[in-house]
Amino acid sequence: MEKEPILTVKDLSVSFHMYDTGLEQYDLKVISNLNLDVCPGEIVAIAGSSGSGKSLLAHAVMGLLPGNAAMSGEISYRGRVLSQKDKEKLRGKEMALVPQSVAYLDPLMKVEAQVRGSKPDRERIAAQREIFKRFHLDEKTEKLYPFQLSGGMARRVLVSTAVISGAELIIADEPTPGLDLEMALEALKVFRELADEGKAVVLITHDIDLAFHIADRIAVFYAGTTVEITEAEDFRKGPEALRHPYSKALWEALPQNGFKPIAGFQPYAKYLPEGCLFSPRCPYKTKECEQEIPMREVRGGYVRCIHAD
Ligand SMILES: Nc1ncnc2c1ncn2[C@@H]1O[C@H](COP(=O)(O)OP(=O)(O)OP(=O)(O)O)[C@@H](O)[C@H]1O
Ligand code: NI
Repeated sequence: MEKEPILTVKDLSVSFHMYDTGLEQYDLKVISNLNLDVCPGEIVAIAGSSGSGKSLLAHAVMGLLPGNAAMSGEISYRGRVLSQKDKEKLRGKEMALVPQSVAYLDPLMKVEAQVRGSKPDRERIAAQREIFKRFHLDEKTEKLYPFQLSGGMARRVLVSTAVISGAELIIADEPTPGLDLEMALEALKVFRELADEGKAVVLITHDIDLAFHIADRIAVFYAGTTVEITEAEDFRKGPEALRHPYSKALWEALPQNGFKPIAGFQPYAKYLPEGCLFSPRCPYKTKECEQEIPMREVRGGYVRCIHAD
């Protein structure tokens, strides 16, 4: 039997209403036609360079987009389309975010109150102490305020908060920067265990190497959309198993594969090319690439490229 996804994102677009110099206004489309689902028991890693829309997707799911953002498309939790109110209700309970910035910690609240939430029971306190031990945070940490934490400690506190929330869907937005290797690996181990317990984990990272060692599937983002969604296995195998020229280029750019950089830049949202967003950098570009390119199935994965086979 097919598992029902915990999270389903359908045709998501996000744009910002912007003011130019003078009175000119325009809409900046930063996420376009994005589809993604995450099932119980799996880690889906989202990989893509800076500005590709990874954090905005997380914020759209959690109902945390800023006021000048407009969203279209559907975000469903266990098959039910969520309204902004639903997201606020589920956030921190059914679905939890490990935010990208440690600035999300409330500066006026002691660590214990942030991590445990209001009115914690004994079980939750025990779970918090257990996870702190795993993250080498000693007992005194509970009584500290965020400004008394180092960057790495604050990061471990944020990961702990999501872990003990009991949420069924966890989105971790770059959870490892500032952690030493041992703690980074511990954090990833914790996410793996959550998935193995039947939760759905989205792991956002620009580190493709890290992504394919821990994840079950990988969604590659480029300029605000998915260009490939594939089993992590394909990234371990290499470029022949991958489908999109950008995924192949990411693989080639890994240090262990010779660090071959790819020429050009990801386009800025205000100046997106027609059709395929990768086409200005693509060696296979043809006239047909100027049309809108849908995701399609190729060799068991999904790719947004008409030339992939
Ligand atoms: N409040 C905002 N107003 C206007 N544009 C925004 C706003 N927030 C984000 N953007 C733009 O949306 C795009 C996607 O941003 P996002 O933060 O999702 O990228 P990201 O993939 O998470 O990058 P990083 O790896 O650097 O965290 C970027 O081009 C960014 O400049
Ligand atoms: Ni981000």
